[in-house]
Amino acid sequence: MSWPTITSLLRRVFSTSEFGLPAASADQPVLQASGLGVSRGSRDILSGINLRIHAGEKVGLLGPNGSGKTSLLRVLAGMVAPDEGSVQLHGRELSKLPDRHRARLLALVAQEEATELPFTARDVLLLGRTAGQPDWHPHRRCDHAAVEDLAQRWELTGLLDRSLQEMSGGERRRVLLARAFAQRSALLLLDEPTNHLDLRHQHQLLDHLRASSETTVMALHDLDLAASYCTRVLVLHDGHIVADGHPSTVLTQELIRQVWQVQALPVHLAGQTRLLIEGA
Ligand SMILES: Nc1ncnc2c1ncn2[C@@H]1O[C@H](COP(=O)(O)OP(=O)(O)OP(=O)(O)O)[C@@H](O)[C@H]1O
Repeated sequence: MSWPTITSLLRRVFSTSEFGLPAASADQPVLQASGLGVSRGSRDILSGINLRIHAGEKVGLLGPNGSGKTSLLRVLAGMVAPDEGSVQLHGRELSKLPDRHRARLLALVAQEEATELPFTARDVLLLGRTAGQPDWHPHRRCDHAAVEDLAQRWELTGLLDRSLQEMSGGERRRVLLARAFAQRSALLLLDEPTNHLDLRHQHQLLDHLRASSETTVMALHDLDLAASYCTRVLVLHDGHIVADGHPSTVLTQELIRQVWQVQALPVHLAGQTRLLIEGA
């Protein structure tokens, strides 16, 4: 496969930016899903999903293994067409947006990304900067400068010229997350972004997201992190949304026992409800 073909494919996969972002009215959701359903064989893996995500929300997508978090993120990103229902991005039908346009509006960081290609961190961040641009779009001086800034912010400077194949899981994850920020997308869809990250990098990432203006939907397994950093949580169970709201009202002992079959102890700390998980 030629280099232009590979970069073209990667730009579509690593979809996004501020270019062409429609002016949203105050009450128009950034992202809206209506009646979403996804089936595989005879199984419904998502069913009756309705949601409206507004600008700036930090939404935690929670649920046990197999509850449908990745499937929902993939549908919301336009990577998979739903069998039922539709998704609207800034009021426009997602399925009708050209790939390149979609790539300017949202960034998806998948749970596992293929890293067989010998890309360096610098290549990946530069691809993020030019996502949604024509394939012949040259990298400008400002793109290179932005990559250096991102590398500094995400502590990747020493890794910039190393191949992703030669990195640890956490280092690679940080490069892929930094790529999403390189895209300057107004909507971030992150599948288990804290996966592989050590504690400091987990909090650094979530602190940054909390302070940023980007609308964020992220699948998380750690309920306490969700309670600390999300403005809203959606709980999926067997492909259905079973709860939606502020973490302090949604993440009750009763709901956690029903959905995850573990005991949780809510602790009130500095005006926040935190969760100690006591075990099954
Ligand atoms: N391509 C597929 N074919 C058949 N079943 C699938 C396919 N993809 C996902 N599933 C099933 O759909 C259900 C939801 O999977 P999904 O990956 O969305 O769950 P998840 O909540 O992200 O899980 P995890 O927390 O383990 O990452 C699971 O039961 C899974 O086995």
